[in-house]
Amino acid sequence: MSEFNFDMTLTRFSYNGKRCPTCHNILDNSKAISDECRQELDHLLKTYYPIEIDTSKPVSEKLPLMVEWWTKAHDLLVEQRIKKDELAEAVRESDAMLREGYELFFDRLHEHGIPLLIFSAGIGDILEEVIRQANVFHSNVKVISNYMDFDESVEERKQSYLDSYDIVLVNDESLEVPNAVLHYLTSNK
Ligand SMILES: Nc1ccn([C@@H]2O[C@H](COP(=O)(O)O)[C@@H](O)[C@H]2O)c(=O)n1
Repeated sequence: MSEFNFDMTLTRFSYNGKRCPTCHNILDNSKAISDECRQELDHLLKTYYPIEIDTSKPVSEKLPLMVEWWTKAHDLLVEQRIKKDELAEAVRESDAMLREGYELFFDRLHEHGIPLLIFSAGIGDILEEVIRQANVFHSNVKVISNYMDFDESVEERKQSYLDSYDIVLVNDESLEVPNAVLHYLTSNK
């Protein structure tokens, strides 16, 4: 079994002198969030990242502050009502990159049936998308991370209902339609 972190461990730290994004940064830089939210997330990053990399502070001191960071950032992201299909686009348009030699690494672990456990304080949905778009999301890869819950709106589900049923009612709290059907059936008898 092999165990790895994701951001900056399996992904590149920089490319051609430019910093590569973490899973959070992919979303922070995407069209899926508003400029106001982007600014607030950036403010959080500038506040908490220096604490994360401060080697003079013990882990016990940093841990609650990191949890505070993720909680605040996740609360802001929830308010954005991000849609699932926006994530793939955010990853495609980002500068996220797995480290050089990743194909050999992922493929060989898969060939030998060695599980690859990826632990991340990032966003699992984004992380998986990075691996998927690199074509190395093999069956031996297991991700332990934070996942988003998507609120599928009526609008998004409407087509599948229309394909399955004769009548689809939207925003109708009454029994008008069932009563009309009942009336038709009973008065024709
Ligand atoms: N709002 C946040 C919270 C965390 N990060 C960074 O994500 C990294 C996750 O790293 P893993 O090794 O667990 O994948 C963490 O190191 C933070 O720097 C962020 O960018 N934004």
